[in-house]
Amino acid sequence: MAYSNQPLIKIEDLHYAYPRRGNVLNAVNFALYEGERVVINGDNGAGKTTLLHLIVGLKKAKRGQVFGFGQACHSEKEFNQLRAKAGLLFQDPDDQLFCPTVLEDVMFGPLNLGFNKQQAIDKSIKILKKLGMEGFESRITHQLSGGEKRMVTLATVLVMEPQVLILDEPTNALDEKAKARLLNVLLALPQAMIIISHDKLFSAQLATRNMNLENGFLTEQTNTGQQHKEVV
Ligand SMILES: Nc1ncnc2c1ncn2[C@@H]1O[C@H](COP(=O)(O)OP(=O)(O)OP(=O)(O)O)[C@@H](O)[C@H]1O
Repeated sequence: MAYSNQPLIKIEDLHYAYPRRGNVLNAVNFALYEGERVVINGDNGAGKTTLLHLIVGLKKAKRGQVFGFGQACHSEKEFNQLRAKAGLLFQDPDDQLFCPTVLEDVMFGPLNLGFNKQQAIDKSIKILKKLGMEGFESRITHQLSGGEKRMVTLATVLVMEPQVLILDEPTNALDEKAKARLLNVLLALPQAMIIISHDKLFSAQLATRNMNLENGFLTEQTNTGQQHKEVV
């Protein structure tokens, strides 16, 4: 299948500063295309999480522009439309999981979209099964292990059928086995992705493109040689 030349997500000349911290991002430009898995690395405090939050409109840029699926995003309504198609996995799963049980957490999004209870249950069970989390439906969310919570947060995002996945340090607190499982799950997904990761091996296996954020500038690194995935 041919890839579209239209970027799914585009950022132009993005600047951001925190009070007392000063400039975190300086004239950041970036575009994500279908089939890409772009890994962004950079030192602690470089501004990677800030960049992801700007992309989905959780923070507003002081200067510059975010485009989601061809649409310039200014208003909350426009960022809502972007977020409906671009799912963000937070760095800390506890920021994302707030219902008593796993099934309720995964159902929350579809119910919010207007699916009825049975439809939301069916969609949620299907996605949990896909992630190897069958049987976890009635487990208490806050009692899960770090790796299990990570998979549930991924389920809460994937159940919304996003076109783009935005993952903030998804391997945090995962052991090697859980990391390998997550890697296999991500490699099998058709979505374009932006991934922040400090994990060199994980990044090398996942990335179709590597970028580095340093001193507020986002620069391209040498290509990993990974092939773009076929989008079906
Ligand atoms: N609300 C805030 N107020 C002031 N400074 C902030 C705020 N949030 C973040 N910062 C600072 O902005 C900088 C960028 O933070 P950010 O979390 O985006 O970095 P990061 O690259 O994701 O770091 P890490 O790899 O450690 O997660 C850091 O110096 C941080 O201390």
